[in-house]
Amino acid sequence: MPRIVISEFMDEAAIREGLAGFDVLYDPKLVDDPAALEAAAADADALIVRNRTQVRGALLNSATKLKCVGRLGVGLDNIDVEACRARGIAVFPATGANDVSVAEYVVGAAILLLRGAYASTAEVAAGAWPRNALSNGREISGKRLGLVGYGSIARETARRAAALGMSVAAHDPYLKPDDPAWRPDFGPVEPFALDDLVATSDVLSLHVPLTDGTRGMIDAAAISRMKPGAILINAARGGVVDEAAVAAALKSGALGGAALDVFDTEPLKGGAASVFAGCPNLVLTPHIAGVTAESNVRVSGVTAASVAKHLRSL
Ligand SMILES: O=C(O)[C@H](O)COP(=O)(O)O
Repeated sequence: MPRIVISEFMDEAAIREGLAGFDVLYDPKLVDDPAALEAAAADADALIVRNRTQVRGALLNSATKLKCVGRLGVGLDNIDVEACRARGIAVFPATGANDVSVAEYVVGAAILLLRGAYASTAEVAAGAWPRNALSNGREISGKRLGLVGYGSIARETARRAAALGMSVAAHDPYLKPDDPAWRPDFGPVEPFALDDLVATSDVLSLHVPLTDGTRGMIDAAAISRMKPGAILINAARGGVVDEAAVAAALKSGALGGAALDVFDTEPLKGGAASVFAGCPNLVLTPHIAGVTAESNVRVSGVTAASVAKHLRSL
């Protein structure tokens, strides 16, 4: 009976129903115990991981029977895809299954950061009335959303932003100018060069994987070209954005707000965390934009189905 090792959290109904008939080891703590994970992987026909398990090096070497990797998400930067390809190990991302969660995170963050009024709880509860200070909040309607990368998550984000009255532009060098994705049913999404998108967006949201080409893409120079008071949202991958440059731009008032869900090092440690101390209008979240109760069910179901189908086909 093929053995499946699951090293991070997954919807348990998807395991029961989608992986019935397989020998499943489900231990979400394995990701934090490399020796136990390598030992478990030695017998594994399939591995199912989220983004913390590093499927490379020692782990891949110990997994001599491995036939496939199920990825409970879309980013593949924690998997040595080349090494898997060379060994004939199939890799299955859960493409599309968490699009809505990320899109809602981005639009929610944009509304919250443009308005700037939701951080007054402590003051109001204490009897203060900071109404004048908060009277310059901005509407999302009429603003320009710039999407860096225009894949399926960005398209769901564009649909929601357009429904709220935003105009939408995107930069995606991999998408041909005549691709129908530029003309969705809710109105056009304008293809822009990256520099133009950065310079003209009221809300700039990142939707690219972390690659050699995207690392450091939104650095201090790019941030300095953004519109005064613009909002930056990164729910893609840490490393695409220079975190210290974001913090400096928030403190100087050049940026009007930022939401960062992903970081170069997760969790933030020591110096990296202190960079953000005292930044106004900043939302930091623990790589959760794509993870909701609903998306966990979808992502787990899709992944279980891909892995089960592959193992049964052998
Ligand atoms: O790549 C993704 O889809 C996100 O990082 C979320 O994935 P995860 O929850 O599986 O890490």
